Amino acid sequence: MGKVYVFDHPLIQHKLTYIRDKHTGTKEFRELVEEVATLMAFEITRDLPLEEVEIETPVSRAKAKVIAGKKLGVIPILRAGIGMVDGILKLIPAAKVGHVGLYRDPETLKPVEYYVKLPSDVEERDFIIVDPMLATGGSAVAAIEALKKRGAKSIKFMCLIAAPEGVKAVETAHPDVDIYIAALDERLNDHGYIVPGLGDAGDRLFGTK
Ligand SMILES: O=P(O)(O)OC[C@H]1O[C@H](OP(=O)(O)OP(=O)(O)O)[C@H](O)[C@@H]1O
Ligand SMILES: O=c1cc[nH]c(=O)[nH]1
Ligand SMILES: [Mg+2]
Repeated sequence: MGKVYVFDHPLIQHKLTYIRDKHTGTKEFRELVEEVATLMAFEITRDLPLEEVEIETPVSRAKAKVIAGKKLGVIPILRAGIGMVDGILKLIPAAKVGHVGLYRDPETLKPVEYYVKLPSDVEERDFIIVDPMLATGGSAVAAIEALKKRGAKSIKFMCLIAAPEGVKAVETAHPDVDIYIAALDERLNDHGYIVPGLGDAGDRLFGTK
């Protein structure tokens, strides 16, 4: 079974409160989503392997650590996942970015795939799929499937807010995928929205509605 990590650092919780608040406008919402993504990227990269190099400081020669050329890929689920990408690239600028386009049919709540473009060396890369919301889990499960179908071997899933139903769906369909979330909410409502959640992440990020 994959592990579930809740990144409840005070800064993340604080920023998430303003992200949730319906009075927060598009500009601030977008900035906060990016900031939380940066903070989560800091935590999610904790296990990156290091290697030793030799450098010269102004005082002496020294052995020091650098990240050992790991190949990373960040995959936003369109549209709302895009809001998290720049925040992650601030910390890992060498990561390649792929895209998985999915929308959730409002009637059936099932994901509909409309676009997939991944880096060419899929099998060698460690991927982080990002999307602010994990609701029924249909979109996350489909995005992970889309990557696996194209050869991806190492996948993490990172979101801001998850419902228990979504976590369970990913755990069941993809037990090899660890899940990283900023907050685990109570439940889904009758329309498949997370309660209390933040509303429609894509609409709030891009000002559509
Ligand atoms: O876990 P699920 O029940 O599948 O719901 C979560 C999905 O719904 C939202 O996307 P949406 O379909 O609204 O598309 P958008 O990002 O283009 O607005 C959200 O960003 C997730 O991708
Ligand atoms: O609460 C939800 C559920 C799905 N998609 C969203 O944007 N918000
Ligand atoms: Mg949406």
